Amino acid sequence: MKLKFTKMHGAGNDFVVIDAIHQHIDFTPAQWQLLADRRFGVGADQMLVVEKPQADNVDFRYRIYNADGGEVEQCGNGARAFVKFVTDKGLTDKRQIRVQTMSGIIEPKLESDGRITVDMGAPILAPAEVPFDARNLAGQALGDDIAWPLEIHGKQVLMSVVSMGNPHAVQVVDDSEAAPVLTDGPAIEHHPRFPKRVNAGFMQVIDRHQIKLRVFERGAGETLACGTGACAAVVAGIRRGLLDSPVKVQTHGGELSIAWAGNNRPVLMTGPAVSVFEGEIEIGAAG
Ligand SMILES: N[C@@H](CCC[C@H](N)C(=O)O)C(=O)O
Repeated sequence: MKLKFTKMHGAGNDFVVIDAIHQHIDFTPAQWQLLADRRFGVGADQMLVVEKPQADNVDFRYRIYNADGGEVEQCGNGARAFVKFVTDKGLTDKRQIRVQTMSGIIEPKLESDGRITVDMGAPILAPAEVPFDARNLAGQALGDDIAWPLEIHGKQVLMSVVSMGNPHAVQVVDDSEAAPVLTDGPAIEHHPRFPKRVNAGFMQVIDRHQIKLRVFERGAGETLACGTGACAAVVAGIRRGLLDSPVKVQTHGGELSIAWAGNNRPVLMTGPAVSVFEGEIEIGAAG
């Protein structure tokens, strides 16, 4: 079939965005992998699918596939691209929409300066829900559930485990540029403590309102920015007493602003969304 798509990015985290309201989509993991492939396909960290809602109180359903072809619960940078896409395509005239995802409803809002703020919902901190296997670690936790020691390549690393609908393990590093993102990232992603794998964040604190962040994403490798990773890092930093809201998050692809009032309050993420080009690709029975 011929698939129409828009290539987009949010702070350099790039996407193939697909209107599945006017096109029938039913791809295998191998076909998603082909779309994401930077040599044989279009190239993207994630594919974002816009569908009709499946409930009365929401405007759209938003589905997310990682470059490895796996469907995942949440994508923050993608949520901003999603809003720009449905607005540019005339699929809605609302400036604030309610979007159903695999992990619940999020509420993105188009700001007057063109940036987009997304209410990402409250973070989930209980390890059992991340999911994170914390058995036998309880006695060693730093404070209640703020950070856990994990062995990575023979080193003990303190990880804060935060879910933004999808799982994140965040560590504090002295210098994010020198951090072992490409070597430790895959070991953290596949650590047996994370039965659904995990996104690995490496956060350098600049001051109480500013961090640098690199994320080795589950199913995609290191990306230029990770929206849910930025939310998780700020939540972890505030809970560890290192940061105060709001926090500017510098990534290799641009800057995000994250605000969190604590406890069960939602995390608000603000940042850009850019359309790069429109395209059409023939998708055969890959794999
Ligand atoms: N890039 C994303 C997160 C995409 C999903 C993630 N790789 C996962 O597997 O959970 C973001 O901006 O949040």
